[in-house]
Amino acid sequence: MTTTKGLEGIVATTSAISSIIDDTLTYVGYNIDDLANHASFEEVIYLLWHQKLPNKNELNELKKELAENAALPEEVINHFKTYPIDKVHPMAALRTAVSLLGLYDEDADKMDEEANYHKAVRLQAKMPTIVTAFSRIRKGLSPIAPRTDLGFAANFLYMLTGDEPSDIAVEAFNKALVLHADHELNASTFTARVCVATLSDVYSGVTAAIGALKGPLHGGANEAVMKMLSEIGEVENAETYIREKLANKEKIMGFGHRVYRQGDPRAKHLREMSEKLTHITGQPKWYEMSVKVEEVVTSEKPLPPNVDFYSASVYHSLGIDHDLFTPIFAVSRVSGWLAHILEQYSNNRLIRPRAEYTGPGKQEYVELDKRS
Ligand SMILES: CC(=O)SCCNC(=O)CCNC(=O)[C@H](O)C(C)(C)COP(=O)(O)OP(=O)(O)OC[C@H]1O[C@@H](n2cnc3c(N)ncnc32)[C@H](O)[C@@H]1OP(=O)(O)O
Ligand SMILES: O=C([O-])CC(=O)C(=O)O
Repeated sequence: MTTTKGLEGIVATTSAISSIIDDTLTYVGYNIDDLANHASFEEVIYLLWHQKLPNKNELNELKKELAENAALPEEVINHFKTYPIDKVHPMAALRTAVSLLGLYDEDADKMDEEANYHKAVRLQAKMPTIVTAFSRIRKGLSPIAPRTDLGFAANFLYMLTGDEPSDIAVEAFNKALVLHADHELNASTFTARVCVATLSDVYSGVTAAIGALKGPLHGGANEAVMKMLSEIGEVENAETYIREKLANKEKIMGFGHRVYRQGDPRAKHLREMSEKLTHITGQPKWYEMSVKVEEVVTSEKPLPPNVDFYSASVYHSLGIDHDLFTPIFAVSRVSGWLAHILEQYSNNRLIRPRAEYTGPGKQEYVELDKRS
């Protein structure tokens, strides 16, 4: 048996959803640059779920379904109120809420294609409502009901604050959602596929995926980037801070990638947005500090920034609490998880690799009272 630590380079499935070839990312063949510059997040959801871009009617139908399904059962809202709220990370609350939602979906265990598609719509629609409701409840505020006249990106920002967001805020947030929607067989998507390949249900698959996204080597890196930038504090501190970390062999969050070698094609869009937004808010230091960190890291190691690096200063500039950054990643990535879950069901086989055993050889069992 040969083992490949971390399954690096192992091709574990076929998929028609997204591809990374020669550092180029496509969703169903559409280059991520074109989608980031032109598409709404709702178009991308449709693309990932149907493997084609929607026409106007199809898009309107999806938007209507998402709007109609956005409200949460009262039980989920009430559940939040029972948490030790100041100690609960919003990613843990999201993971629990998605699992809880499964209890209130009569079709949770129905496995036909139509039922699974409708569950996908319901979950996608409710993710922003969960994240924004939790964020408000922990501040002692009432959740804000979604508006049917706002798009997905605008609605998220509206439900968070109660104010209608500016055009630039909606543009930035929509772009971030488009860029985070899917990414081939990343750790959380693989987790979702492994889970549902046992023919477990959609809610279990998404709950498992949220757990995998939460870690700082994956989606959790965006919050960790903001923590690092806050610790650095001022642009002039960046160089010493980063050199010290590298000298101590510590990882710099938001850099490096398992698949990309020359760089993550999503990062440049977020870098541009970060520059624009930090100037609008009058806080260019977050962008300038990020650029300085990138300069120092890349002068030392061949480690370009990944999607998590500039998204931190983008979300910070939108006034979003830092511990909501990873839940926002999940609000977008659930579209990809759901696409992969539906694809896995459509051509399923249990996913069960092997482990190379490295423990002790044959041992004789010793009775409990004879053991030293
Ligand atoms: C949406 C996403 O999930 S994007 C990734 C988000 N995660 C992060 O930004 C966390 C920081 N980055 C990392 O930890 C890694 O680059 C990962 C997890 C993304 C990829 O990891 P792997 O492919 O397993 O690479 P691995 O961790 O083995 O690193 C290879 C080498 O590069 C170094 N390295 C990799 N990333 C970094 C980093 N961010 N900072 C410093 N050194 C790094 C490692 O220390 C290791 O060095 P060594 O060979 O001298 O021991
Ligand atoms: O693909 C990966 O390993 C991580 C990543 O960038 C993502 O999930 O967006």
